[in-house]
Amino acid sequence: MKTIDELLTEGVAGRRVFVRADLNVPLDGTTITDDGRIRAVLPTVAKLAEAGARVVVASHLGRPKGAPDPAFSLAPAAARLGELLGADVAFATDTVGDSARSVVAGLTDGQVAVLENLRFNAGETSKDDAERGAFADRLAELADVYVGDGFGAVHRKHASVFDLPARLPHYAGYLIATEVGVLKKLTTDVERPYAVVLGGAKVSDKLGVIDHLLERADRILIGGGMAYTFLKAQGHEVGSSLLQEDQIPVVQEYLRRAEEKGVEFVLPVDVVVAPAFPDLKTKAPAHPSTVAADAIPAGQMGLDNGPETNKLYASKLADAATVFWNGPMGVFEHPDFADGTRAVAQALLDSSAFTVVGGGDSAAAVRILGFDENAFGHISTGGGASLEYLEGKTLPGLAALED
Ligand SMILES: Nc1ncnc2c1ncn2[C@@H]1O[C@H](COP(=O)(O)OP(=O)(O)O)[C@@H](O)[C@H]1O
Ligand SMILES: O=C(OP(=O)(O)O)[C@H](O)COP(=O)(O)O
Repeated sequence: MKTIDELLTEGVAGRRVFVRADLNVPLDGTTITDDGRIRAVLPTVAKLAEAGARVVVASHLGRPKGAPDPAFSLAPAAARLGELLGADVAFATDTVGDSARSVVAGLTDGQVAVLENLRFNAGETSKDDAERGAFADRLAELADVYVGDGFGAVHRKHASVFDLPARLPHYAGYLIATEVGVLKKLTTDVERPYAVVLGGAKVSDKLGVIDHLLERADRILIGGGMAYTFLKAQGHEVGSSLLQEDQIPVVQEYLRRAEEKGVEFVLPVDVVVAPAFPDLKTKAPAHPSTVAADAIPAGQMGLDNGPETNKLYASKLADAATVFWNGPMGVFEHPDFADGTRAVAQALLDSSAFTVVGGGDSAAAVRILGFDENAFGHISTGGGASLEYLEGKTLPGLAALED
């Protein structure tokens, strides 16, 4: 894999450099609630700009449906990038249309532009190679060189991640190099006990990693939206909690194999429930109550780990030597459901383990809840990406950067 340093040695002055970043930041309306992913790509963007490149930054944000949707505009991220760089950043109101072409054509050496959300175009995420390729062809017209630095999206076989680098000379940015460097350590000699904490909401995306973890980890702690499919698999009712019904047999098989292999599965013993998903905008009181994990009433939704679970998880992390954590333990964005996530973060800080926290929301949660990000071993910008890396899968966005 060629790195950005090689590109800088070759010289970038006057060249249009496409930087595929992951600027998928959490938003409250148009306010960015955590800018970690923007700060993470700054070294790459700043270095290219300093060297006189015409930098074209592109990213997805959220999961719009292949058409423009103002709720998912990258305009706030572009503005924040400008503030952090201390420079004017141009913004194209489309991705490959008239605005993008004229903004890129108007760039001077050392200037930075951000394109509108890549996922406003159906070609970006299409499963059809030709449709993705056609979109990549249009992106390729905007640049001379490609730098991959959107680590959080390297597990996606998307046009800007996988097809575009095949069309341009391609290099890995600083963020990807750092992320891969740290995660590689977890795939070789991990210090034991090795505990993995899994939560969050992208349950179907992330369950598969357990198959691999059963061969690697000593303890697997399950929380957040992931816990309810496990509780249901054990025969408990979960009310209206997040549930991946079709995965129940798979989860039952995981639990069986864990027992056979002596891998400890730790599930919530109590959970915080409420009648409905909370309003994250108004943060209005959500009427939470704590119930035993095997007695979730009908019509109630599990939204956080309970206090007994928090104590149990802290005890299971206290003597770990290595911990990987992906996925918040609850809907931490609402104060009624943040304690489980806070408790796991605190437990990691209290242990002497080497700790890796991965995922857009997990990393944001740690910072939003007031923890010092530098106190953790590594905060990865990618949740799904880091899990798939740990699984040993070929990640399309890394494979595409190979020579
Ligand atoms: N019990 C739950 N029910 C629904 N959503 C949950 C639950 N617990 C956590 N979440 C949500 O999970 C989201 C993060 O999930 P995910 O995207 O998988 O994590 P990451 O971005 O760290 O990889 C958060 O927005 C949080 O509100
Ligand atoms: O937020 C992301 O992943 P993560 O939640 O697994 O950290 C990435 O930006 C990828 O987004 P996607 O899962 O919509 O492809």
